[in-house]
Amino acid sequence: MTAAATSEAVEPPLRVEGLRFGWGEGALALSDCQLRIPGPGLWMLVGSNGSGKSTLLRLIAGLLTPTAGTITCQGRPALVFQNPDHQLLLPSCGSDLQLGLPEGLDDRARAGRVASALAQVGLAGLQQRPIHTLSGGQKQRLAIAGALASAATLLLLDEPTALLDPDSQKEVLELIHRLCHRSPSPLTALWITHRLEELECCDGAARMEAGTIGPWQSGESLRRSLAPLPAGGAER
Ligand SMILES: Nc1ncnc2c1ncn2[C@@H]1O[C@H](COP(=O)(O)OP(=O)(O)OP(=O)(O)O)[C@@H](O)[C@H]1O
Repeated sequence: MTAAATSEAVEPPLRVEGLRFGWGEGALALSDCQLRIPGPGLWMLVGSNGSGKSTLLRLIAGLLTPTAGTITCQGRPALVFQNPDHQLLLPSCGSDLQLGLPEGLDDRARAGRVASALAQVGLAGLQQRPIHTLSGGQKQRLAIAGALASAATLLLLDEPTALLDPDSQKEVLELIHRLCHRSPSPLTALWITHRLEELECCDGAARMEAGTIGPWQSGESLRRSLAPLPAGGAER
């Protein structure tokens, strides 16, 4: 078998084919939506308000059921919301992470997994810390730790930095980038953003409009195509 044939045989982390979904009576949010993430890394989606990005992530996460089409994930997906207060449910960091652990682990393995997830996001030792005492950026990193503790390999991030200050935004972006390029077992992340500067950190970016996703391109070229022209630029 040739190298090309071998790489084609490897299943991609995510394959979405012919996906269709509508909210109630209105127009379809997604109609024949296709997406293939070719390998681990940080992949970004941009698009206008209402173009279907959040609906797509909820379908991939299994929170919604498509009316047609297929979603094939290698490994477990986990959603990270724009506002971590919408997904952190228990009073302390450790108890919240315990909620999402895989079944069948003994107490020691559970504690080890929680400690490791906290350490990976820069919150080592904060098991007992009340969640309400964390900063917004720390809460978002705790939500990411929840995904890690649950053994997710596909992170679905819905504008995870939209509510963060510039320093916390950078920390979260660098954290996800690191997790997606670690060796061994790099993760795959599908990251929705309206912050065009974030496109420079991704491995590929695509534009979603009216429920349909365009081809992958470099983050830089998509950013250039979306950035407004400088004043007088049209005449130059
Ligand atoms: N819970 C809901 N009930 C009814 N319609 C919804 C619901 N959530 C989304 N929609 C509709 O589905 C369509 C796609 O919305 P969606 O939130 O997926 O877009 P989006 O690209 O994520 O937008 P944004 O960038 O503003 O977050 C829109 O027409 C929206 O009004």
